[in-house]
Amino acid sequence: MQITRKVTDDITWVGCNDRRLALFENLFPIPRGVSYNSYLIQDEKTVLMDTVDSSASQQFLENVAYALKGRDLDYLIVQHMEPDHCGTIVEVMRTYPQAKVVGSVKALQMIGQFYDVSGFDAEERMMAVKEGDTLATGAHTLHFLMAPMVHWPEVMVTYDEKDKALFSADAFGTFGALNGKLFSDEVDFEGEWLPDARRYYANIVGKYGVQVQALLKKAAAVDIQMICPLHGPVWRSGLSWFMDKYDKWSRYEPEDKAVAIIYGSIYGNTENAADALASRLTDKGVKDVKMYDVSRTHVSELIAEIFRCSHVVLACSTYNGGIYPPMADLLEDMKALSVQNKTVALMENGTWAAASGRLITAKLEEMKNITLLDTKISIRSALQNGRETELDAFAQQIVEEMQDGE
Ligand SMILES: Cc1cc2nc3c(=O)[nH]c(=O)nc-3n(C[C@H](O)[C@H](O)[C@H](O)COP(=O)(O)O)c2cc1C
Repeated sequence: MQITRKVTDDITWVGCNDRRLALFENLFPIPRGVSYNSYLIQDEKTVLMDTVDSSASQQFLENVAYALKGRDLDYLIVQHMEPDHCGTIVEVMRTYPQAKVVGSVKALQMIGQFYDVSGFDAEERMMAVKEGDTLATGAHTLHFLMAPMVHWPEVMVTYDEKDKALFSADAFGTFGALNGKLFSDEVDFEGEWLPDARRYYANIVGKYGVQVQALLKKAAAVDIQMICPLHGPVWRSGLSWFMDKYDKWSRYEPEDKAVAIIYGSIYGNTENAADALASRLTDKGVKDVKMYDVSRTHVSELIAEIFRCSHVVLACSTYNGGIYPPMADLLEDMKALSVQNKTVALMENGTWAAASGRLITAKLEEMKNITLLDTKISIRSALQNGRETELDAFAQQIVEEMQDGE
């Protein structure tokens, strides 16, 4: 059965939902699934914007055929060559032998890297475009804007002048299957989708803040009334709210005055100290305090929380003279994803020679604009009663630092 939805009179969503994939990029858990969006523009010419993962090819080809209503396909625009979007290119080329494949030079080159397209006449079937090129399809004129490293080097986005729609590739995408609801205004986006949108951004695109900022600048120069990303809901209202989130995330600015306490604890004593700190912070009026066990929370969730929160407390046991391994993994990921502009406070634990505080400090020093608070809580096995005043001062320093920034 075909599953399509109208986006505008001329644009139809012909994408697919995947609720079976456990790990996106074989890395990120997606309990809410994911959508592979593709759009068909029906004008004097017909244009397909990207394809879908090969696992969804059957559903996708059915959707496209249904939406075309017997017409031929003139163009397939390839904005991004990651296999979750390009996985059905060859099938589309075979099914629609008239269709020309349009993409950046790099994208067209990657088609040949991923797939055997030696049987196709490249001259006939491929059309390279560059920054500022346009494609007139009748009433619609499509403008191609290069967006390298958002989030691969070949990426471009496409602006449709008539419907004022930005086909934004992976930008403005999110994890989560579309359960019949295509538009962000048909769901409780802030309540139900924002955490996954943030997790998608921080982990997938987070490293490329500078490139996202460059794309936002290009986007600001055109009148965008609609955003059609390759994953998740389409935006036809409230665009500025979501663009503002993107602006914040890509400038590595925290969204909320909040404290994320992330603890690595083998036997529970470091956890106990983190818990005691959370109570004190709450006592002192900090509303948004969250605790996360680094061993039990997927690193992609922790990265998303670190992007969101202004303040982070890392509480960690020493392990074989080093940082407790899952905390060490988190720190590697923070660096890889360019985490910056955070205020961090440390609690360390060791039974004979606590080293985690010093080692975490060294890791944080490799990152940009991390403010490390002066006081550190150092624990010998367990935080004993009698250290309340010290813990209180530690909490107070975090509170005052939060107020300073206001
Ligand atoms: C395998 C292992 C290695 C450890 N290595 C160290 C170490 O190198 N230095 C140290 O002071 N404590 C070491 N510890 C002790 C932990 O830091 C200890 O679990 C901690 O002090 C108690 O806090 P926790 O209950 O949060 O784990 C080690 C513990 C384990 C299980």
